[in-house]
Parts: sequence; C-alpha cells; structure tokens
Amino acid sequence: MSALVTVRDLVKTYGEGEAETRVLKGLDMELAEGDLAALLGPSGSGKSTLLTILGTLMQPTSGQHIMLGEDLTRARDAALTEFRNRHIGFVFQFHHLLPDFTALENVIFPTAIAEGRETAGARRRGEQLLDRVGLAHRMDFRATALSGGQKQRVAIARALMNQPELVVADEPTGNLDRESAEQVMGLIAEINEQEKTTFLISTHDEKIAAACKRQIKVVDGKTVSD
Ligand SMILES: Nc1ncnc2c1ncn2[C@@H]1O[C@H](COP(=O)(O)OP(=O)(O)OP(=O)(O)O)[C@@H](O)[C@H]1O
Repeated sequence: MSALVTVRDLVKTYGEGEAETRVLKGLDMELAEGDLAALLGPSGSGKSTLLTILGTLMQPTSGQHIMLGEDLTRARDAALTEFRNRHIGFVFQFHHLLPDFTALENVIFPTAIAEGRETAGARRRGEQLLDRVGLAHRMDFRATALSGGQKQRVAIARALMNQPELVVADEPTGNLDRESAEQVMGLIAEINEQEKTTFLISTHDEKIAAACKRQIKVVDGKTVSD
C-alpha cells in the first residue's frame, strides 16, 4: 500500500518566550491508504494537535506534511481550504450538529455551502450516507431529537459527504456510552473495510483502540510505537 500521509520531523510549539510549550518534538508518522489507526497517548501528549495539523486546520512550526503527494507544509490558506474540502473529513468528540436542522440537512449543508448551492446529487448522496449509517428512518428528524450515538453517526455521514481519502476523528466515542461507542466504532470499521477510507482516531478507550488495525502511540511529542 502506498503512503497517503507522511509527516517528518514535525514540530509544533504554542506560545512564545517563557510561555512557549513544545508539544510535537520531531514526530515521524506515515499513514497508508486504507489504514484504520488508533492514535494513543497520555492526556496532553499532542494527539489533538497532530490531528489538527493532519486536517490542515493548523500549520506545524516546522517539519514536513505530505498528503496525496502534495507538500502541504507551505501551502497557502486558500489552497489548504480547497484541499481540505476535497480530501479530508472530520469527526469530533462533540458532534457539532446544527440543532435546529434535520439529520439530512446537517449532512449536506457543509457541501452546499462549499459549492454555493444545494444540488440534487448532494441530496441523494446525503440520503445514501444516512442509510449507510443506519439512519434512513431518522433523516428528517431534527438533530436535537437524536440520541448521542445517532448524532455521532450523522457526524460520520457528514464527514464522508465529499468522499474524503482521510477522516481524522478526535475522540469520536469519548462522549458515548459503551454500547453506542462500540456501534460507532463498528460503523467506522465497516466503512474502512468497504470503502477503503483511511481513518486516524484518537482515543483513550482501549477497546476502541483494539478494534483498529494499527495503534500509533504518541509519547513526549514523538511516535514511540506502532
Ligand atoms: N492553542 C493552544 N495554545 C497553547 N497551548 C496549547 C494549545 N492547544 C494545546 N495546547 C497544549 O498542548 C499540549 C497538547 O495538547 P493536545 O490537545 O494536542 O493533547 P492531547 O493529547 O490531544 O490531549 P487529550 O488526550 O487530553 O485530549 C497540552 O499541554 C495543551 O495544553
């Protein structure tokens, strides 16, 4: 399998002078196409920082970030935004759904906004995705009327809307009960298996990590085991 993402000697510091905190300290990592990888490490080790950089939402202080053969390290904001919209999906611990909109609207709005209009094709894809995550019967329910696990499944459908090669998920099951967490993880594994979407999932949950094909551990700002 070829490398989808490569980061080399990645450094990220926050703040300046005495307040400077060096979080990533020369981290190397590679994700292959089709990987299903858990990102582990103690609280504060830099997992969210790494996911934010891999999601192109923040630039590293130094080092190299390559995805799909493109060197993103020095790309301009507009180019990064376009790259992100086309190639990367996000799932967060808190689903960030728009409460007053339906499940379907939540799935298709980001694409509609990016494209400046809502197409019939986008609507169809949104419906297919909600069916895919087991929510065909909840499409027209408002987000507030869904359970935590259902909301997170809507968030997964939303992340897949643009057929991203990579989905970064920051503690996607952190706010769910055990049963919902396992259902959400099962769904992620199924999508990974069937559609070859690459997932990198930060988690403190050993069962979730064990359900992934790879476990990548960040300790002291570097990847230490895999
Ligand atoms: N915007 C910021 N400004 C300053 N420091 C920050 C900022 N974001 C994160 N940090 C610091 O960077 C370190 C790593 O944070 P990060 O959120 O990446 O860790 P994490 O491994 O995801 O932690 P957790 O498992 O608790 O979510 C922490 O010490 C945190 O306080």
